[in-house]
Amino acid sequence: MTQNELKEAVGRAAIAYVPDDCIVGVGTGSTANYFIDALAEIKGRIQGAVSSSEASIARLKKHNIPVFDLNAIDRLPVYVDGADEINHQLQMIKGGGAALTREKIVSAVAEQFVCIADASKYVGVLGNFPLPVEVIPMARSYVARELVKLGGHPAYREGVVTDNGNVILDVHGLRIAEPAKLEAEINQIVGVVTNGLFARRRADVLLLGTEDGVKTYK
Ligand SMILES: O=C(CO)[C@H](O)[C@H](O)COP(=O)(O)O
Repeated sequence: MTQNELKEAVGRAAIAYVPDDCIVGVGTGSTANYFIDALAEIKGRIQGAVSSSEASIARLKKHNIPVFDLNAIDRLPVYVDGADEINHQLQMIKGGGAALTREKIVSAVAEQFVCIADASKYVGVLGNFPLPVEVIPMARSYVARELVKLGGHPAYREGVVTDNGNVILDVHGLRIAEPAKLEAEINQIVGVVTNGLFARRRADVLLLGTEDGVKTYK
């Protein structure tokens, strides 16, 4: 199977986690896009969605799925999103699509985080994928110097502005033995909005697309 077929399979499998008559949290990226397309097929049994990016909002609207403001809802039973890497404790690196801050906000509200990923994303130790950090633009150089002190090699993601008007530094060279500790440390740097480690708010369920079918990890 191709990587896209594996992504489509997990996007479809996540529909089983969507309760009737609910508002669904929807993430960002190519795997989340497959989920949105599958959600369109059952849109009659949900109220609508909240999303972590303008790109996903546009896709939801194209399918005529009602999109809600996160501040206008009082409950979010489930959030479905992809990941750039996920370890065996279901901690993740996210933000390859630059949507990490809104992803963290929406997933914080959600009662259950269902991660959908193809098998290439499942790793023993996080850090092969460069860790995205969203930064207030005027703090970019300062934050980069602080990230070097933590042992990383930050690279400015040229030309990318987040939905929040900020920039992204991708931190290479980190082998992340203690994800929750590093998540907190990076978030303490002045000028950092947030980083792409989802260690405290990890996934509750992983649907992993493999050659042997969709595997579920909890
Ligand atoms: O965190 C993300 C976007 O900010 C995505 O979930 C992550 O980049 C995975 O993307 P894809 O499903 O396209 O492989």
